[in-house]
Amino acid sequence: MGVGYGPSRCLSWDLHVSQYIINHENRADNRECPRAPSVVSTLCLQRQRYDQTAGKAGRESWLFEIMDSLKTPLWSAESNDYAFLDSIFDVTVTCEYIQWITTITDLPIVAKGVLSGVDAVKALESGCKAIYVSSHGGRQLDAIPSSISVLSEVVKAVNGRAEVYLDGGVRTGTDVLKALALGARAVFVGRPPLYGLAVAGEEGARNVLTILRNELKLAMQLSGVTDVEDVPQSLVTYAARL
Ligand SMILES: Cc1cc2nc3c(=O)[nH]c(=O)nc-3n(C[C@H](O)[C@H](O)[C@H](O)COP(=O)(O)O)c2cc1C
Repeated sequence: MGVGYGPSRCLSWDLHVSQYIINHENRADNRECPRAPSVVSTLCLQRQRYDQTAGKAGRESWLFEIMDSLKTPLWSAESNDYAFLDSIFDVTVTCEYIQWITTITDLPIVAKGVLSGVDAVKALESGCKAIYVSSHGGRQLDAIPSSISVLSEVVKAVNGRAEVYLDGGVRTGTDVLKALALGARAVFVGRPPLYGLAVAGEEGARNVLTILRNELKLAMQLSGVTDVEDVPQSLVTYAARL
């Protein structure tokens, strides 16, 4: 789960749910993230039940069951593996899953983990309402591009049809400003507030966010930017590649 910065109004429970549901990058061998595979498995297990349940009430109860499943991962802490999960479902979430999910909920679906313009377009065509550029903090697969390096490509491919968000390696207010300049509607952070939490609990997490907000404000003042909704792309320049 990330914490959002920027003018987007989509930083809500909806996004939180969507983020965990549409998580095509999560793999069963990521031992640090047991919750997301449990959601995927719940999708499969609940799908059949949903099919037998008609109407909006059925859809809503299905989603709440998914939320509940976040608290009880189908992952064995004792054996530290996903053998059980592997045996009962396919963890690959495809564009077809996105299309299917759009038929059972009115909630906006956000595709998280998008790292190319091509995938962004596929996600939009599958019914996603926003694109979340992320490498999941670079914690899953090495040899992938950083999220900031592909942001422009994704924004260009999306071409104004949806909001684009970004996370991954955002550590300073200038990082936030750069992402907004390159077209992100909102910027998220993952580990920084967790580190603050580890050091000083809720106060520590709040402090990290306050530091980021103050740094963003200062960076805007020193750059002559008065509105987070109007950050010029020209703020970002690229060093010549040798
Ligand atoms: C402990 C931990 C668990 C995470 N679990 C998930 C997850 O289940 N699903 C997901 O999409 N991203 C997950 N992430 C990635 C974050 O949502 C986010 O994309 C990433 O942390 C942002 O990068 P940053 O930590 O550099 O700010 C996790 C990150 C951490 C640190």
